[in-house]
Amino acid sequence: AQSTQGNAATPVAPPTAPAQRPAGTQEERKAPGFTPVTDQRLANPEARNWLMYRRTYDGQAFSPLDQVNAGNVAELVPVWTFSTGVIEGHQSPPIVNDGVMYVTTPQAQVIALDARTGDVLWRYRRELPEDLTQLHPTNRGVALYGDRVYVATVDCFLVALDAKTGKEVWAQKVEDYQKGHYMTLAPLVARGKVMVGGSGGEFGVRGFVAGFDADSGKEAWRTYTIPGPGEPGHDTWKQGGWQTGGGSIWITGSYDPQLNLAYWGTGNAAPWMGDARPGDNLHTSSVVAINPDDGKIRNHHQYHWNDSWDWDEVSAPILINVEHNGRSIPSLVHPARDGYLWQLERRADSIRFVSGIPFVQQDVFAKLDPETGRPVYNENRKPRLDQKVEFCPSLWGGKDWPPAAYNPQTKLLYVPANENLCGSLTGHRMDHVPGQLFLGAGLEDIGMSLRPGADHIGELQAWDLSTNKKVWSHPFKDSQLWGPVLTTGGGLVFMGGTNDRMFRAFDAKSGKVLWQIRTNSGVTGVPSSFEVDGTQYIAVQSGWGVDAQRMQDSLKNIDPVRFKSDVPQGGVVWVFALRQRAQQALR
Ligand SMILES: O=C(O)c1cc(C(=O)O)c2c(n1)C(=O)C(=O)c1cc(C(=O)O)[nH]c1-2
Ligand SMILES: [Ca+2]
Repeated sequence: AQSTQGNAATPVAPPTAPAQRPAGTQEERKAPGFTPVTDQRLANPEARNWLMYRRTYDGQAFSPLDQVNAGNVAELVPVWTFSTGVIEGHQSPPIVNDGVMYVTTPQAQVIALDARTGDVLWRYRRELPEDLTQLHPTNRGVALYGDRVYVATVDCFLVALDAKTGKEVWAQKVEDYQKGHYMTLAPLVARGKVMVGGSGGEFGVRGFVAGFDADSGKEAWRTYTIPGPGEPGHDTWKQGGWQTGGGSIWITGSYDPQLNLAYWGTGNAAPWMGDARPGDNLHTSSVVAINPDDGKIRNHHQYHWNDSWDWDEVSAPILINVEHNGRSIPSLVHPARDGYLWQLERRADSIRFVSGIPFVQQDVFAKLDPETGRPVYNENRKPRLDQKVEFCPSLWGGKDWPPAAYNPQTKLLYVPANENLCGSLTGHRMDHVPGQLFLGAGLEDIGMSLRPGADHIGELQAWDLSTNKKVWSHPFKDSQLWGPVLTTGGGLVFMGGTNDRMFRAFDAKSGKVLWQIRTNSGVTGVPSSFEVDGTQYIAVQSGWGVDAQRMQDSLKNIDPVRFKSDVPQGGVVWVFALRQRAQQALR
């Protein structure tokens, strides 16, 4: 039913309605109840659940479930699907709390489903302003806390919904969409604060993270990624520009409950050309450690200074204990858009550089300072005003937003990389007008090219972090890779992200493809895994769009025969289980 009321939850027939039960079912199955989400559960989730963006605060995206494993994954079949009726980028993970699944779609719709049957429990549709332009039409998912569901909207509101009914409890304005602010990330909740960050790097916003009281929705704090006058780092904006300097935040942070620090990756500097805003430009293209109680930045590390490539480093670092020469280092691991795999040590009082090595061809960094990790640039690879500059990787980087995953059993990090792509930019001086593009380049000034002889682009890579060695990789000959990664206790890695619409399972140890299925659209959704009534499920949204599609258009321009794939749009939730379990699951 199409809601005409706006911002309304549409109740749908109760999931136990007899008409929706498969014929011949003997007993009435109970609709899933709702289990309140506590700080303890978020810090220590049950194996059966997937309660947040990457399942756990450390961002590893590891599900311990092992019913589906390398030996039987060939028997994986769809149990149910659900068509969202929405086009563009379906990136949110199916988040599951004791049998209830929550997915979001572009336009910040939230759909609650019976995770076992696909019955719709409720659906929230947001009425969006008519003058809203959406540069990145997507939404990356909900956060759960107490008996509420939180979603960050593209018109820049934080909305709290009743988890049982989908009714709006409150909607808090976060920023003014007319000034170029929007939100695409899933919120992060810790200790009663719902934290969100704002997008808008292309419009020259000043990036921020803001914490809201989970109960009342009242804003508790707001921390700008770019320091104002008198704040540490302000002098890294030597000739000003900090008010319009970017550093937006659009991917969910990770969180260390022991240190009580949330780690957020920050976006590109604005406008794109660094010589238009001299200085290091803190804290763009950085990680900032924020205390969720007061919002204060406790420590930071900047991956690359004076960003000039549109290399957002928004992916939150993954919290992993990495063995180095017999010592276990509590690390922040970040396969970056700048094409380097960074390892940092997280401490209460600082972030220490450990290592940085390229995971794709990168011709920008001449070397790194061995103490600090600060890169020295090849100056002829740094975009500037009034000149065309070429560089590798492209402005979409060695890896854009699709998150990597870490498996504590194989001790490998799985990175969805793009290799063999380079970019070019020609910069122009530009005045900032709130709400208008502030790239410092026209769309005709943005180039992408393929390295000569490139035999592949997309590449799923498995890294041993102790040795900094690539253990295996799986190349995709004629496709880019925009696939978020899931890894499981069954020794598997799940990922889509290619223009052939496939969703695949890989052997986590060897990289061998063990299973694949062709879906309705391209899979840029974050996969998740959960268990209900003894059955393990793998779930993902297929719904291509946003920059995966833009890269497809660029590739088609380069070689219309090789990159002919036309990826149809339209979101569908897919839920899989082993064949022998799938039939009984629907009863
Ligand atoms: O600077 C920003 O604020 C910002 C926001 C977003 C977003 O919110 O999705 C993207 C980007 N930048 C970006 O640079 C980028 O490559 C990108 C790709 C996508 C996507 O959904 O495929 N979003 C974004
Ligand atoms: Ca950006």
